[in-house]
Amino acid sequence: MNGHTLFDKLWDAHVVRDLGDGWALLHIDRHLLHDLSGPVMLGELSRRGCAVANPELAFATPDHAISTVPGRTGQTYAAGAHLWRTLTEECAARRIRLFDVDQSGQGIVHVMAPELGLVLPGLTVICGDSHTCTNGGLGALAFGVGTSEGAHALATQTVRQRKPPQMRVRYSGALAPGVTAKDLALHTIRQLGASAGAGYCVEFAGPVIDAMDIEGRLTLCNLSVELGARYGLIAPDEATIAYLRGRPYAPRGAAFEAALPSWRTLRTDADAAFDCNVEIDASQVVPTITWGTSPEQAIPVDGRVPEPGAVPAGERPALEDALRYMGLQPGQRIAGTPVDWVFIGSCANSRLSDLRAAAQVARGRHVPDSVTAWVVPGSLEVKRAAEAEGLDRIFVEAGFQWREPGCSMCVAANGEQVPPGQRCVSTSNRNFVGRQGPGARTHLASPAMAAAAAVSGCISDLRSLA
Ligand SMILES: CC(C)[C@H](C(=O)O)[C@@H](O)C(=O)O
Ligand code: SF4
Repeated sequence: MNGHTLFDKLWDAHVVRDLGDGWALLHIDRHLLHDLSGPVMLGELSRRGCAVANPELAFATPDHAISTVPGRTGQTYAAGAHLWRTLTEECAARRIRLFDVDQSGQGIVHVMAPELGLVLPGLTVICGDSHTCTNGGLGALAFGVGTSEGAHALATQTVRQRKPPQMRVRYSGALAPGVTAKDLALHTIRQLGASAGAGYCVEFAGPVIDAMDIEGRLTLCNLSVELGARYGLIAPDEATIAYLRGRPYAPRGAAFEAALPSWRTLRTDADAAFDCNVEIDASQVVPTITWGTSPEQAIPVDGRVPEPGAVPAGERPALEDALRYMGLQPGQRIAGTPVDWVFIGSCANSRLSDLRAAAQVARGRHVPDSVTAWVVPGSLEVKRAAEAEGLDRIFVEAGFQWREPGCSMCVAANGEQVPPGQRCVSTSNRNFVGRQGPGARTHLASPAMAAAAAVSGCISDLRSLA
């Protein structure tokens, strides 16, 4: 076996210097900055008296610490205003392109970057954010970096990395109706465990991936980090090429055509070996929702919350803690559990296809008074496109709030929180203790499942929605 994996090809093409013992200095093609880690990196650069080596390869947008209330400005969330101000001032001073609040292109960094064509197959992409792996859905080597690594990259256009072992997750079969990339991701994390991918680069492959649209691939790669992996990858194909054609920052005309032969070589060779191989029959996957405080604590929506007695003794305390935090009884059916909040948004699921899926469920139905339901588009482009096809009206008529783009209630870094003890079905990617606010109870699910919960007032199987 001497074939190369997709990851090998991406890695080899970016090695500036082999540092020995598996370490390499890699060239970085794109550096994305957001309002939490960006100001820290830029501040460190100032303290060290360094310039940004290639400002034209860095792109910034505020997303985490800005309000998403309609009519907001960069300062509406007062406690985040200094981050927004620092990001805007530093970007202006250093000639970094900023997609500011209310400007075309603004959005959650992992939504706006693929959408603008800032991310392309074969590029290395970094951001001071663990969900940078999202961009692997386009065949880019994309990974989150710490703020010191990020500052180093701004100054030198390189990062030092140790080549990780590689895992391939191959999905056979086909997804059943109502089952999405999000369900597939939660199912995978449930089956393999939330640290199964730790230390690995994971390539997702197989007929299910070939048939999956690009937004679904971005969702799946987004959740690679919830499997523990820093890198998620999907080989670019004709769907990737079609998605990128005409994007504002993708090459144009003849330059685009000239890129295609090299993009088409970006696939794992038939005789390449992985350190770990996983096969999953995707036909068995059903709509899936988390019940606990880790993405691996997921169950089919028609299933029951686990009983501590059914797990090995060593796992019992964690399970009991999760049940207590979540306010659930062992063995109870998850469907029918009343919810207080629904959040449709985040870099996992706030793209146009996500909003369409949610709107299809919301259309003609109504959110009961007991539920507060928000739709937070992932970017201004998503918002405009959704409005152009009337999705906003469907949501508003059904009783959802239609908001401005940002991370919002995914991490509550902008003060938008689920109140303590309240239960939220969320299309985001993390259900950790306190993630959506102190004491908030999060159930991760697909956009259609979140919409189903909103209109029925409880966790519901969207396949049996009345
Ligand atoms: C704030 C940021 C550094 C963080 C991340 O790295 O992922 C956030 O985006 C998150 O989702 O928890
Ligand atoms: S939407 Fe959530 S997961 Fe994504 S970058 Fe923002 S806070 Fe992180």
